Amino acid sequence: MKPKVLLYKRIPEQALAKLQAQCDVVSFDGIPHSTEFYRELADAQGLIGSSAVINHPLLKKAPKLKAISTISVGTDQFDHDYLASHQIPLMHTPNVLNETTADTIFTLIMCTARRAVELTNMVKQGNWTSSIKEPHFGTDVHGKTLGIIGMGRIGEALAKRAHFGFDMPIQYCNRSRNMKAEHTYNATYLDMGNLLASSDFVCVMTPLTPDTHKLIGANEFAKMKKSAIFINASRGKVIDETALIEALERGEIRAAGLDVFEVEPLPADSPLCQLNNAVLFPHIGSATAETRLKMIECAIDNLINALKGDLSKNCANAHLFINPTD
Ligand SMILES: NC(=O)C1=CN([C@@H]2O[C@H](COP(=O)(O)OP(=O)(O)OC[C@H]3O[C@@H](n4cnc5c(N)ncnc54)[C@H](OP(=O)(O)O)[C@@H]3O)[C@@H](O)[C@H]2O)C=CC1
Ligand SMILES: O=CC(=O)O
Repeated sequence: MKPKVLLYKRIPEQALAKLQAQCDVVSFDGIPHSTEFYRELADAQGLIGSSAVINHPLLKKAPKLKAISTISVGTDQFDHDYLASHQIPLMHTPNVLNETTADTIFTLIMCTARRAVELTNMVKQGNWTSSIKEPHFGTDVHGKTLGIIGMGRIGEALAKRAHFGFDMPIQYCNRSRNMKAEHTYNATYLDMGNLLASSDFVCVMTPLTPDTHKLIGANEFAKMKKSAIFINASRGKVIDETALIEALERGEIRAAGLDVFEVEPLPADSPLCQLNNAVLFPHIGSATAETRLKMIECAIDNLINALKGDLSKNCANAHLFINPTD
C-alpha cells in the first residue's frame, strides 16, 4: 500500500504526478485548520509543503507521521523539540537554491548602493527635472568590504560573486571557521564586533535558531560605519527590526536591503515602508521559476526517500538518527 501523504502547497501537475506515483496524496492549498484538514492529518504518514508554521498543537494531531519534507532550506517554522521527541525526520532543500538566493542578495546590495528603487520612483513620478547631482549619488559596490555573518552554503555563493565579480574583500563570522571560503574567496575570519566596525556592506545569512534570535540589534547597528549598508535575507527575527528602523531613521547606517521581516507579509503601515533608504523585497530569495521547481522536485525525492527510511541526503535533523556506535 502507498503511504498517505498530506501536501499543503499547490505544486505543478508534473511534480504532483511524481509524488502520486509513490504516495497516496491528499492536497490542500496551505494549512486551512479545517475539520477536513485535521481528519486527513490524523492518519497521514508524510507531510510536504512550505512556509506554514508546523507547531506542537498541529503535530499532535498527526500521530502516524513518519517524515516531513519542507520545500525550503530554512526549518525554523517547525517545532524541533517535538520532532526530536517523536523521532520524526525533517527533510529540507539545501544547495539547489544557493545561486538564486545569492543573486537576490546581490540585487539588494546593488539596489541599496545605487538607490535603484528610490530613483526609479523619482522618474516614474515625473520628478526627474535636471541631471542627477550629489544629493542623488549612490555609492560604489566594487572594491568595498563585504562582511558576511553566516558563511554557509548561500554565504559562499554570495562571496563568489563579490570576490570574482566585484573585487570586494570578504570578511565573515561564524561559530567555526569556513576554510573553503578562506581559501577560495580569500575571506578573513573575524569576530562579530570587528566585522561590524570594518565592513561597508554587512549581510546576515545565518539560520534562525534560539542562538541567532535578534542577533543584530541596537548595539550591533551602533558598531557599524555610518556609511554601512545592511542586508538581511536570512529570517526577519534574526534582527531587531525596531532597532534597525531607528538606525535608519537616525542615519546611524546608510541603508538597508531586506528580503525577510519579523512579520510576513510586511504590514503596509510598517515604518520601513516610509523609508527611502530601505529596499524591501517580499521574501523572494529563491523565487525564480527554475529554482522553485528544483526545490519542489528535491522535496518530493526527500520525502519518498525518508518514508523508505533513507535519510542519507537532506535530513535537517539527521543527528537524531545517527547511531553513536556506527
Ligand atoms: N530569503 C530567502 O528566500 C532565503 C532565506 N534563507 C535563509 O538562509 C539561511 C541560511 O541558509 P544556508 O546558507 O543554506 O545555511 P548554512 O547552514 O549553509 O549556513 C548558515 C551559516 O550560519 C552560521 N551560523 C549558524 N549559527 C550562527 C551563529 N549563532 N553565529 C554566527 N554564525 C552562525 C553557520 O556556521 P557555524 O555553524 O560555524 O556557526 C553557517 O555557516 C536558511 O536557514 C534560511 O533561513 C535560505 C534560502 C532562501
Ligand atoms: O526562505 C527560504 C528558504 O528556503 O528557507
